[in-house]
Order: sequence, then C-alpha cells, then structure tokens
Amino acid sequence: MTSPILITGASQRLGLAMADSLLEEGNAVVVTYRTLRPTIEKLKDKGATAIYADFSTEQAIDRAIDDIKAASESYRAIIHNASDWAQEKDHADKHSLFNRMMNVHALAPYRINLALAHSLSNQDGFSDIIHMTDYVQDTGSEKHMAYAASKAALHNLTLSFAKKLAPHVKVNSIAPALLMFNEGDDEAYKQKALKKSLLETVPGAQEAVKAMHYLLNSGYITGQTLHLNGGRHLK
Ligand SMILES: NC(=O)C1=CN([C@@H]2O[C@H](COP(=O)(O)OP(=O)(O)OC[C@H]3O[C@@H](n4cnc5c(N)ncnc54)[C@H](OP(=O)(O)O)[C@@H]3O)[C@@H](O)[C@H]2O)C=CC1
Ligand SMILES: Nc1nc2c(c(=O)[nH]1)N=C([C@H](O)[C@@H](O)CO)CN2
Repeated sequence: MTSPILITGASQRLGLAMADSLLEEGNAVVVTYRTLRPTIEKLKDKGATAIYADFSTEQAIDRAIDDIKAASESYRAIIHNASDWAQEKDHADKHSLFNRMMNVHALAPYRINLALAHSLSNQDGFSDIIHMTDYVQDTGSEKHMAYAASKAALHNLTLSFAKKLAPHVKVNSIAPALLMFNEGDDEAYKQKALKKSLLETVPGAQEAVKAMHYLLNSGYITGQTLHLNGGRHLK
C-alpha cells in the first residue's frame, strides 16, 4: 500500500465523502477531526487513522502537525478541507474572527505543507496537495468577508506551493460554490441559492469527490483551480 492520503476536517460532508471514496479505492487514509462523531469511528473501522485537530490557534496547529507527522513518515497527498464558514454578523470580535479564519484556512495549510514538504512521496508518480478554496476566492463576499479573504489567501498559497514543490508535487485548488445545503437552510434560502448558478442545481458531495480523483490522477495539472460552480460566474 502506498503512503496515506491526509484529509483535514473529514468528520462530515465533503471531507467524509472524499475519505470514504479513497478508502473504498484501497488507499491508506489519515483524517483529522475536531468533533468526535460516529462517522469518525466508521472511518476507523474502514482502516483510517483519525487525529484530533483544531486549527483555530497557532498552538493547536503546532500540536496537530506533531500528531500528523507521528501518524506516518510519508504522505501520498494532502487535502486541506477543514473550514469554518463564519459570518461577520455572528461575531462581535472581528479581530478574533479574522485571526481564526486565517488560522484555519491559510496558516494551518501553510504550516502543514511546509512541515510535510519532504514527506510527500509517490513511487508511481506525482504527489499532490489540494486546497479546498471557494468560488468567493475571486469575488469576495459581503457577509463572509474574513472567510473569503482567507480562502483567497489559501488559493494564493496554491500558486506559491505549486512553484516551490515542482516537479514532484502537484498543487491545485478546488473552488466550489454551492455543493451542499446545510442543516437549517430554509426553503426560501434554498430557492434563492439555486438561482445563483446557471445550472440551478445543488450537486452534492460527489461533485467534489470526482474533482479530487481527477486531480490525484492528473499528470499535467498544477497551480490550477477546478471551479465547481454550475456557471455561477456567468450569472
Ligand atoms: N459545501 C459547500 O457547498 C461548499 C464547500 N466549500 C469548501 O469545501 C470544503 C468542505 O465543505 P463542507 O464539507 O461543507 O465543510 P464543513 O462546513 O462541513 O466543514 C468541514 C469540517 O471543517 C472542520 N472545522 C471547522 N472549523 C475547524 C477548526 N477550527 N479546526 C479544525 N477543523 C475545523 C469541521 O470539523 P468538525 O465537524 O469535526 O468540528 C467540519 O467537519 C470547505 O473547505 C469549504 O469551505 C466551498 C464552497 C461551497
Ligand atoms: N466550511 C464551509 N464552507 C462553505 C460552506 C459550508 O457549508 N461549509 N458552504 C458554502 C455555501 O454553499 C456557498 O457556496 C453558497 O453560496 C460556502 N462555503
């Protein structure tokens, strides 16, 4: 079995779907979680290694890096999926909000990539880093300003790491728009959100799973963004 693939924030939704798909394909998988859900136990039953990781502070990021390095001497790929979709209106302390967004979405991927750069290996070809960014990396967001800025920072790290880690490592962004609704999204929100894209659909987690496999199996894509947005950029 080749070196494991690391997926951060895999206890639910897209991260869980990506981890499940990689396990079903026979890959070794290491996941991080912040909330211990039954889904994590199920991933462990399928052979995954699970590591607790909170990326909201510098000290917690340090601890996570130590645990990730202890879990495997080498990695086939790193998928930075962990994310906190926070709105300004819900956080009075904007300084704390901005720092937390940057820690989760930019500092943690930056520090983990640097720490594991020499541990990325694939006897069959390229290794990979995938950054889960967001459609708003290019547009900003009035309601999620710090979040959007941190996703733009993450995408810029895609460009820098693509240059720094070539030719052995491919580094790409996957920039979704609406792939899945959240619990509590009411019908009015759903109808309004659907109209934001040309295709007017919400495809679900498998759209991200397919994009992940495409990048992992590509032999000539690096420094790119796979936009999964249903044509929203043309609306
Ligand atoms: N779903 C969508 O439609 C879209 C998704 N994306 C991006 O795709 C990726 C996956 O999306 P989705 O599955 O909806 O993501 P989620 O909102 O489900 O978040 C993924 C995981 O991130 C973890 N997380 C949140 N904050 C922290 C933290 N401070 N430290 C460590 N882990 C943390 C959570 O862990 P836990 O639950 O264990 O606490 C959560 O399970 C994200 O990067 C997201 O920004 C972008 C645009 C649209
Ligand atoms: N961490 C998360 N990031 C984002 C989510 C989410 O559920 N978790 N959802 C979105 C929305 O689907 C947005 O794209 C709708 O326009 C964005 N980011």
